Amino acid sequence: MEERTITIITPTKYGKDGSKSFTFNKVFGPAATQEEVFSDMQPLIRSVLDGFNVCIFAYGQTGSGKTYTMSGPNVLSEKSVGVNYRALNDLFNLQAQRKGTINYEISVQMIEIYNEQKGLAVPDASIVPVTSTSDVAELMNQGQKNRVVGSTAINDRSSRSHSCLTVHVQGHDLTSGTILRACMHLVDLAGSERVDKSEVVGDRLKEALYINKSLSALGDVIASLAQKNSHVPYRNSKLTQLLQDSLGGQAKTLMFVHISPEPDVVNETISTLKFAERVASVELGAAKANKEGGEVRELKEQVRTYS
Ligand SMILES: Nc1ncnc2c1ncn2[C@@H]1O[C@H](COP(=O)(O)OP(=O)(O)OP(=O)(O)O)[C@@H](O)[C@H]1O
Repeated sequence: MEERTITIITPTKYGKDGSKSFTFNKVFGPAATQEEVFSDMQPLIRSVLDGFNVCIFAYGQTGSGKTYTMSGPNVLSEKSVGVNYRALNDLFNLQAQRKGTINYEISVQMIEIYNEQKGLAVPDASIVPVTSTSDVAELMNQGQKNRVVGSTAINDRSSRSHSCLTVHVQGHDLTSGTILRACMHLVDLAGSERVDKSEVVGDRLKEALYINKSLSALGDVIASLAQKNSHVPYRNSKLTQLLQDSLGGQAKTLMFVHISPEPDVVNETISTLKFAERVASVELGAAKANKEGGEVRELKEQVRTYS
């Protein structure tokens, strides 16, 4: 049977027997391999090529394994590479398989949000066309190096910023003339730990406030989608603005929630799982593919020409 429940044993107040259980779509143990984690989400990745917008997050406190899951500890080791690399590899394989029927163009963009400022992790190249995993590895390395440069100036910056790899796909169906466009955001969020404001000052406090603000904004967007509100507050943070097209009724969303086994951080772990439970309860409605038939496209082009 698939593991879907995780139980946290606490010495104090949560539940009568000092334990609290949370249920999700799937729970991975410490021994889960990168391959197992990826194979579970593979269908979601593939649906990008069918025109669905997709958003994948890694959420959790600093040091809980977000970067390990998304990028992997070593992009040069095939066994240990993370979701980002595997996802693109999969897209390239499908692109090759469908070559005779659909012509796909794939490009990527790396964005970092630090203190509510959005920057391009790869300078001078907002959206870069890619045709192979080695192109992607090179870009990721470049992006990673730029983040490291930042971390010498501001200690431990990587865990204080949201890092987003966006994959843009455009497909041209050679038989029907249909064009589809979709994007996938792969997001390594900033550490979610609540920082006690009395303990930090200066840059650290500023960072903590910005992170709290953007993660609460993310929670608020998800809550208002869940309540099917007519107004969804996407504009309350750079993060939700960036992800707007992939968070909502027409997109597919998956969140990885990372927790640490350390007893010292059990309160943080429970708050992480509570956030995750709130997110998991959201029914975002049926996703819709972004396809345009040849006729509609021609009409739109005419409108564009005349306007
Ligand atoms: N599943 C795992 N197997 C082996 N090592 C792991 C695993 N997950 C994380 N680690 C190791 O634990 C350490 C912290 O992980 P990682 O850097 O991914 O955390 P993080 O949540 O991204 O932290 P931050 O928010 O500070 O960036 C790293 O040394 C990483 O290699």
